[in-house]
Amino acid sequence: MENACPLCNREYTALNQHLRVSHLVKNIEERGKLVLLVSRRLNIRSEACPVQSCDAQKGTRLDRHFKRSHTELSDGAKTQMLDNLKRRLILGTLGALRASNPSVPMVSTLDLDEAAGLEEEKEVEEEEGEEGECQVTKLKAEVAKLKNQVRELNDGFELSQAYNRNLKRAYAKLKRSALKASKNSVIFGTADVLEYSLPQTSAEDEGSTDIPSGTILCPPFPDHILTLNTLLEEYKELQEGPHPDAKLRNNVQSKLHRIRNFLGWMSKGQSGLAKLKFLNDQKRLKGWVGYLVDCGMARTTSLHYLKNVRQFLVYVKETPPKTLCLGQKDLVMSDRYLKSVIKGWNRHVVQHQMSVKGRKDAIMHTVEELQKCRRLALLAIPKLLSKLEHLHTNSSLWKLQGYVAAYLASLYGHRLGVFINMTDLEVSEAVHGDKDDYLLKMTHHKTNEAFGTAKMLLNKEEYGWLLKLIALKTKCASTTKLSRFVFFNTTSGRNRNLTKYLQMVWSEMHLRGDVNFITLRTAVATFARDKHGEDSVQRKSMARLMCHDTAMADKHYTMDLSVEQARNGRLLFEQSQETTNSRTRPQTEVHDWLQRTTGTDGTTIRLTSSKAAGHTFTLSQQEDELLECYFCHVRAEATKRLTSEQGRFFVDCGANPLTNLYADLQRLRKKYLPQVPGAAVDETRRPPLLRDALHLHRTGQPANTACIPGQTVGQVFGGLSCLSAPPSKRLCVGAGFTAHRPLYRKWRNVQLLERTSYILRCCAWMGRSSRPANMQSGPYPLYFRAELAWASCPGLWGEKGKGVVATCPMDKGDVVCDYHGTLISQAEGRRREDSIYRFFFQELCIDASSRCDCHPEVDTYGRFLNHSRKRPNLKPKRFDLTFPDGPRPVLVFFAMQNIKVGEELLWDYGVTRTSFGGEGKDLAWLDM
Ligand SMILES: C[S@@+](CC[C@H](N)C(=O)[O-])C[C@H]1O[C@@H](n2cnc3c(N)ncnc32)[C@H](O)[C@@H]1O
Repeated sequence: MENACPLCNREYTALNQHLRVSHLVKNIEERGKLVLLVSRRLNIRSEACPVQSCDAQKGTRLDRHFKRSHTELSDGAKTQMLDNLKRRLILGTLGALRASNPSVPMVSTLDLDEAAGLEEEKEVEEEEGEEGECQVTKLKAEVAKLKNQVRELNDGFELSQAYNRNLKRAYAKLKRSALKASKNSVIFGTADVLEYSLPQTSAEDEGSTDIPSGTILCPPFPDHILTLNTLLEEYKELQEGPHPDAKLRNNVQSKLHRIRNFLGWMSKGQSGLAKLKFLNDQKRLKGWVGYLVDCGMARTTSLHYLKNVRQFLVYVKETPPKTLCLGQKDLVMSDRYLKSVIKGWNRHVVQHQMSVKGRKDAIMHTVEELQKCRRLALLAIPKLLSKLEHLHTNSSLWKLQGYVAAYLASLYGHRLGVFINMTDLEVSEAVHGDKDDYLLKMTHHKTNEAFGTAKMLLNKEEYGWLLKLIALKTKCASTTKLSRFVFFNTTSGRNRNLTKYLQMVWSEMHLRGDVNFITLRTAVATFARDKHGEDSVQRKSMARLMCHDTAMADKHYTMDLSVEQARNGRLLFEQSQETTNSRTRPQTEVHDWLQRTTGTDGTTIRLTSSKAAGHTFTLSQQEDELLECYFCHVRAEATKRLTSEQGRFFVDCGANPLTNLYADLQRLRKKYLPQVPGAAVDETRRPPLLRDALHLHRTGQPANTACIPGQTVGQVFGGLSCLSAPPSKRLCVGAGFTAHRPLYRKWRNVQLLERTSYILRCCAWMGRSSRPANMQSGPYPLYFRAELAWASCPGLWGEKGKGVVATCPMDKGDVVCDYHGTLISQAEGRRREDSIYRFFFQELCIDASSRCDCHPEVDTYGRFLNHSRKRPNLKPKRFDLTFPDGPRPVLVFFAMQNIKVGEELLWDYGVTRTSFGGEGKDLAWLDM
């Protein structure tokens, strides 16, 4: 046996490792010499000739001498003699090593045995002379027999060692779960744990259910089979590739562990293991699968076992070892069986994952919690920083780090690694933006291979925290060497306990639930997906910042939906079954436009009208500019002359809503915007009117040819619908409409609407040009006279709540609207419940707490006007008007100055903080 171990005589490829692990040969020199004993790679050129009668001198080239001089010897005899010489020399060095009394004790005794053998031989030779030769042969046979026995005993010993190892592992695992159970106050007798013994693994009771949950105890892997060892070694190399990192090595290690378990199970009690025939034992294979179920292992884990084993079998099939005695067909059978089991188990795993997600969702942080976390951290961090500047305590330092990490993680959802590996250098190398913000790029984190650096954009204050934190290091360090990490500990390293400090401040803020960086990350990623949609550009750009693999997250979790997602889904179903009746199409409202959010990747509009609530769509920067231009110039002009509008964003010149926004938007995109995102726009492709509108929008100056005021949306954008003159067939087709007739019908409808609108306009009050006195002549009760939109977006005005913005330009002196409500006496007003919507004037009061009886379907604007003492642009004035049911006082708001589209309308409530004996002394906004 070429590679046979000199101690146990078994074959091994990794002999060195075998000597260390199985024979516990710890002395490196000893191991080296034992390996040499097998390889025989020893230089003997300068040794004396081993042939007894030869008188060749030491120092001559022994190899040449042997070849040339000893022609009386056969080649075999020569090799044998040289081998013996090498062996003797190596054993001699082993003896010398022993004599040097090495600090790591030696295990082998080959040199001693050899010496004893020689001694005996000598004695025998001396005592028995020539007759003794036959006796020596007998003894040799005896020695060989004994060696065989030793080998068998060794086998047994190794098997029980492997059993022992498995037992130890199982015992430790049980002990851990017992400890966990006792922590959870579940009564769990230790006897139950300790009395557990190895399961019987005979063929009959494979699949025994006595095994404790989650424990896998397979018969040991047949360590002594060279083929199996080599096979696994090669498989390992293949899996690890040329440059494995620690994580990959670990993964491969786990895979091999599972495969070894499997091979142990399959090979137990079988013979001819090197031929791998046991892999074809279908009964055993089924027993093993059953065993995975019965040992109570988690489905996901057992799926790993199945997949790893299947992959290994494929490997064996494709690159069979020389000794393999199995046909391809046999391996295909096993593979098919495993494939079908995996398929079935996948179903369980998906269900399991969904239930895990359900549980996670139930305890997931809410948006409000994340907001509260940042609000409170914002207050706590400056306090802690100034405290630490004066007096250093570790507890304040940890708290500070906890708050900073909580603040940043609740915003960006970065992993723990991003924070604890963030270095001073990375902070100092942050890119300074022109808005006084800083872009930080962190290199060392878990997914840097796939995503590159993890990024955070911080404002000046947040960036200042990090700088101050770094500056604190000199005060806090207990060693002279300073840590290079921003979240440092006191011994020049990184703060590995950051999660603990995050949890500490979390509970200090009285926030709900268990927190760690992953729970925050999950929450942030989920909100991003829910708010912007699964495939949205916004979500993708957020994921890039936080280095989040959305594909992986979706792969696991898209199967389950939140109520919100299901609602959106339902909407799609409903929409897909709608008729083409334009009334049922989603509408874009003016306040949707006002509340659009703009990010680096474009503008998102979220529709709020009941038909389309929650529906979002994204515009490019160019589209945003076009529509803003439309909003400020085209729409504003078109609606200025009208008495009311429905808050629709897209209207024609008669303020009649255009309802086919989606289709029109698509056509616009196709026709006037570059197909390749980011490419330059060919201005010449745009219709002249649109060019003029854009010119006006960009420069504030009308183009020479500009005739924007009074143009319809259709005319400006070229070939859209609802023109006030029937479009030509060429224009229709050019704009992407295939049929001419429907548009013509549409045009006729518009004419009808125009007529109605004209009649109403003539009878009613004409907003801008009217005088308040004209109001009384109109057949319609007064409610609002300017084109306004209110927005309920808290982000728009912060604490103010709702407010009103101008959606058409107004001139100084224009009537804007009235304060519409129920007129009551001042005394009655005071008696009524407290409400912020009461307007007291002289002896009267208008109560606008709820919608009025005359217009129950609309929110009139007067009551939503906010206060400004320093920069009001409206002023209320009382008029006594005569209505059909008699005279009545009315409060009318006038524009105090020219007002642009998009400006908030404000009036001075006439109250300061000191009014009414200082009742409003805490309301800072009263003086603003
Ligand atoms: C007539 S309401 C105005 C509409 C109100 N913002 C809403 O959402 O219903 C008056 C109330 O609005 C709030 N408010 C008005 N002007 C404000 C301002 N400049 N800053 C903060 N809050 C304001 C105050 O709470 C006030 O009592």
